[in-house]
Amino acid sequence: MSNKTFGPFELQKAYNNEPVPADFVERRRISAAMQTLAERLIRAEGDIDTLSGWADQLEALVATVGEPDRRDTRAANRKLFTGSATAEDIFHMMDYDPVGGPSNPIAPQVEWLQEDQNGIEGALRLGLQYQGPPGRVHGGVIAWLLDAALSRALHAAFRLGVTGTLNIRYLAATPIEDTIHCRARITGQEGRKIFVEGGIWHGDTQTVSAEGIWLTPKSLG
Ligand SMILES: CCCCCCCCCCCCCC(=O)SCCNC(=O)CCNC(=O)[C@H](O)C(C)(C)COP(=O)(O)OP(=O)(O)OC[C@H]1O[C@@H](n2cnc3c(N)ncnc32)[C@H](O)[C@@H]1OP(=O)(O)O
Repeated sequence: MSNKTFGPFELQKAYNNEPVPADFVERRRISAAMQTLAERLIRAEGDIDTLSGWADQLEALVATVGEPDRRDTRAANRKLFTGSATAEDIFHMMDYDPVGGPSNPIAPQVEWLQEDQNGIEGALRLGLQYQGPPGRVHGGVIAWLLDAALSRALHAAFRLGVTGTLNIRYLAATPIEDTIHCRARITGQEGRKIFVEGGIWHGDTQTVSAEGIWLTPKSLG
């Protein structure tokens, strides 16, 4: 791991270009296995002995893991703003993102196809564990995804902010178990208020539209 340090506007570049730390290789493996398990086990058919056997094995793993100490990333966040965050700090901030974070077992995995000042685009496929109505993605999961996608458009344009308002219009069914795309871009700014819009597409069909206002914190605005 190098001694290089990074500030807020180098975050994404450092995350994309620095080598993945050895522990994160393993954290990503754990997360990928948990995601696969969640997808395979939901609604899985099985006789009582099979289900009981799986439950025993998983409970044994939970007992083995125990309650490990956890890293508090607030200090790393402060380091980022003073330009002194290390690559390791950055992986600790980014790899657990609840949308797309490869070390977060509940995060839908996203392939980011575009991330620049003009906007972002991601491709993903949501499994049965994200289903609402049969065959369709749950509306709350869509809101979760779009909050992250619209936030990412902000970060890709080197702006900082928290979600103030997010309006979502569900236009058509968003299918599970098929590739969908999320897109977002900044449309304007008034002082600390940043206006962002985006949506979800299945092929050429837009299934969801979203628009919202992000607020740059007073301390940074
Ligand atoms: C680079 C770093 C990266 C870090 C690692 C990556 C992490 C990734 C993280 C991913 C994160 C994913 C994203 C997440 O999950 S972010 C988490 C979810 N969001 C929150 O928790 C936000 C909670 N709310 C607040 O903190 C405050 O209410 C905020 C900060 C929003 C406003 O409180 P503040 O005291 O600042 O506001 P003000 O009273 O001075 O008003 C100022 C102006 O704003 C207008 N206004 C006010 N409220 C709202 C509103 N809700 N919508 C629209 N407009 C609003 C207001 O009318 C006024 O306008 P005007 O009258 O001047 O025209």
